[in-house]
Amino acid sequence: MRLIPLRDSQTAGLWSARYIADRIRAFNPGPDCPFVLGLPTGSTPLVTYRELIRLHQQEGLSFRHVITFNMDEYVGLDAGHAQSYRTFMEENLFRHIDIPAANIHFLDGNASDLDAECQRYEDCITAAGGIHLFFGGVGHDGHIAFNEPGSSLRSRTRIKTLTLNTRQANARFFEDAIDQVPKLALTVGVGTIMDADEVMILATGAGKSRAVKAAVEDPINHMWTISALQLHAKTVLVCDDAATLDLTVRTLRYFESIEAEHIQGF
Ligand SMILES: N[C@@H]1[C@@H](O)[C@H](O)[C@@H](COP(=O)(O)O)O[C@@H]1O
Repeated sequence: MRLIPLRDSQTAGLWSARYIADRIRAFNPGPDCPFVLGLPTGSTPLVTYRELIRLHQQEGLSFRHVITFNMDEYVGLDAGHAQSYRTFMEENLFRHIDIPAANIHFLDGNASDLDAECQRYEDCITAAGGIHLFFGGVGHDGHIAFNEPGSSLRSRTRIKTLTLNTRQANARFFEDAIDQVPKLALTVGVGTIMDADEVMILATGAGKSRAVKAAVEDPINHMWTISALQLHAKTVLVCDDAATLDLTVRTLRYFESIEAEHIQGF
């Protein structure tokens, strides 16, 4: 695992956007070899998305040959609902870049057969050749996508019941009305994320520091699904200062020393 300790959330967001841009450019995607990118929603990736839009508009970064898979979606919200993850992505990224609509993939939380919908999504990822880079955030309790505590670390795309903790955290998007937050979601599994060639998690703010500790210092444990990434061959965990608060000084210094050369530009 590579831990990138950066000073604030803005810097961490810019770093993650440039990492994605570098990966896309280095891959040199074309019609027959698209770059496949997994994407999250939430507050954390907003700086990243703004910077990706800027890189597209001002520095020629193209998404014409990028295929995206969003990691999760609520069950039961209309696709056009203000808080559906599809709407979020349209507003915060897709409508501002040159990605073709056909390249964008979401789970359909209104499908009549939700199990079949989850299998369709897995099949679609396989047909795309797998995910090159899965970008994600993390919940306060260490969940990645909607893989809540206790999720199988081998799980695939499926229906999940959201914890009260997660629904409370997300109530802010529903005018603080927790009864408006769906109780179910469709989510890629931990195993689906682990199959990606590379995973980048962005964690900002003190509220994420316990999850960062679970990811970096604690043993792998299904109660902190982010910890599964210790078994991934290529994980990058991008943190601001506050998100590293629960790491020991020794751990933080260790990763800082490794990255000292790389982060000088920030
Ligand atoms: N399913 C999403 C996750 O993908 C996201 O990582 C998490 C943290 O969101 P935020 O970035 O708003 O803290 O929230 C939700 O639970």
